[in-house]
Amino acid sequence: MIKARDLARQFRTRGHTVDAVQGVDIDVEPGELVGFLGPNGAGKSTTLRMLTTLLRPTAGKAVVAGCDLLADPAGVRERIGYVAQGHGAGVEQKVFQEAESQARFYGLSAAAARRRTGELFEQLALTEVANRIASRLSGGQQRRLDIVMGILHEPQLLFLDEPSAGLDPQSRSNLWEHIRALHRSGTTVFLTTHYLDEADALCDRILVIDHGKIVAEGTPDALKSQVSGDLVQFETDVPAVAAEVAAKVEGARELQTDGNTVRFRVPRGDTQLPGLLRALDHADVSLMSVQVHRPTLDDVFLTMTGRSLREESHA
Ligand SMILES: Nc1ncnc2c1ncn2[C@@H]1O[C@H](COP(=O)(O)OP(=O)(O)OP(=O)(O)O)[C@@H](O)[C@H]1O
Repeated sequence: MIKARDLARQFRTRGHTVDAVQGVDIDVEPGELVGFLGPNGAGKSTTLRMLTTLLRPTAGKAVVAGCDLLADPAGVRERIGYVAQGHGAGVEQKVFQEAESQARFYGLSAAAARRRTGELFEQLALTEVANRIASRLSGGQQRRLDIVMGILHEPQLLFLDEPSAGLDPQSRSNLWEHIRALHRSGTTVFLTTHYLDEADALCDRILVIDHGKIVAEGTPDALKSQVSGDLVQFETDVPAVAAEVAAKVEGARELQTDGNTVRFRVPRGDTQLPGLLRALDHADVSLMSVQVHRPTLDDVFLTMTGRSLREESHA
């Protein structure tokens, strides 16, 4: 659905050059939900604007929804939906009418525009607010309206730029449900985000971009397992004996004892825990508590770039 090679964009401002995107390769298969994750200024929007024909690449090429980005931008535009950051509409029009006119703009007949708008308002839970003007909608409702606007013409591929920026937690998880439903119905989705939990919760696959380059790629689980293994932590009255047992676990490393707490990393905590518990039992070690922590995508970002994404995204 997307095949981009060496896509790059420079900006020239006041005598100097900014390499916003420095030659990225992107492959997205039909039906995937792919997240494009990176801190502010990493190059996410610039890449998205190139893939949606809004910005001409300085170098590289891409085929998007079956059409060549440079040779057939109109073909790309017909086949994709694009929801930009924030809500663009400043019109004092009822939202249903606004969406209906947008559908007419995409070339639907009056009857088809009304039917399609009605269906999507139902699907994205906007029917109750159909007669309001956009500025009277809540943040979550506005984002859902933005999505309606982006999919009225039933695109095969939907681009979402920071879909949940600025929403409260409840509206975010509600929006995620709608994005999942679109994905289940067969739409390929490519979204940018600087929220790790969003990428983790929604995406089949994640591309991590930093300083205009892709620094990591994979399923959320694969990325996490590349990092440093799972952290196992338990509390016991006999930490010294327990630490000796832990040291014998296959692949155990970074073993630490802190008071009654023993901590170490193993490649796969979930499958290695039963054997560890049997070995502790055999050594007469009883435990007060056991915890296994999988690494987070923040750990991935930290390992890849040496910086925390979470800190940067709130800077
Ligand atoms: N029109 C422009 N002129 C000059 N520099 C630009 C322009 N647009 C973007 N840039 C620069 O290119 C780099 C990448 O910006 P981009 O907006 O793609 O990042 P982003 O990852 O989408 O960030 P955000 O999460 O803040 O939206 C930044 O350094 C930005 O300042």
